[in-house]
Amino acid sequence: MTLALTCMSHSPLLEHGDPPAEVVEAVEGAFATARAFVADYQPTLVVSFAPDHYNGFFYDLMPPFCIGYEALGVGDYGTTEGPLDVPTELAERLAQHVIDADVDVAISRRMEVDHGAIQPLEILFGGIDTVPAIPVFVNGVAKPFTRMRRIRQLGAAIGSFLADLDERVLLIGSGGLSHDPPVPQWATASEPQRAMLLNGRHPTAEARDARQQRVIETAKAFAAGEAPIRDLNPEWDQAMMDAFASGDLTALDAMTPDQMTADAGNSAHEVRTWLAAFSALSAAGSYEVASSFYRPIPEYIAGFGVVTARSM
Ligand SMILES: O=C(O)CCc1cccc(O)c1O
Ligand SMILES: [Fe+2]
Repeated sequence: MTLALTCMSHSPLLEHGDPPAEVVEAVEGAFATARAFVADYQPTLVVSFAPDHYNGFFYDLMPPFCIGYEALGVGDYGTTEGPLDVPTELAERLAQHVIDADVDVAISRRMEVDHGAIQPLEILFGGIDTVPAIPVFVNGVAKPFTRMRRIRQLGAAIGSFLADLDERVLLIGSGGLSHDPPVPQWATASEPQRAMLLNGRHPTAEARDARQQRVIETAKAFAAGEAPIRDLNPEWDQAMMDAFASGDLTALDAMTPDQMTADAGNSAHEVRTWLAAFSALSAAGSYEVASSFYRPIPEYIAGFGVVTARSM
């Protein structure tokens, strides 16, 4: 069975930012190319690798990765709230297959997912339950981080299961690339921020709005060159996209979490979702990139990439 892939950055500033019109046009063009790729492939199943930003996973229990048997969008930044169409029995079989491959994945019978998982479904399908989808959380914001080797092994285990299905599977990777949005870090967080990192599930509307406003204001300041966050790193981003396109994913094993943070920002670890998706794709054999878009977009606080690929 062949597999197909779409990896794309996400950003709530897509709806809440105000970049130059030609930037919006370029990104919309990349999304349209990805939508056409997906429509042509007509997936019967989606496996979505996405991070969370302390909306579904908190420091009371933070797994490196987690397969959802059921999942709900939390509706942050005005994204679609409500259930995904998760094929639970298939997700259970997938989780057992991954554990049998010695990758100790967590599971959730009620995974809560945020814009990181929801935006790609909205952009590619126009809704979050139009195609059966198995969500796979991959931690991209909360230390400690696994080595990239482990993410590659997770993707390979998932891909080896999917490649044997009589389904047209679309793999989605969501996030990155280089970026450093104001997601609190435990080490430097204030007491109220630590309370959110630990127990922030289901915040009040006021608390959620205050947090979202802080991100929106930071994006405006960042675009004006005045925000105290790490700059985007287009060279790092291009090197990552080249590595994914090359098919030699083991080359990324040498990356260390601390160096990734130093080179590309605290949220650059979202690129792990791309690695997991490409590793799953490679489990079905060699692949080729069909389209590739990249642009550093401070207004979105993201080195912004959109890539499609499919098994050969
Ligand atoms: O809500 C948050 O804390 C972060 C929002 C956010 C902003 C820019 C790029 C991202 O990837 C992202 O997730
Ligand atoms: Fe993100």
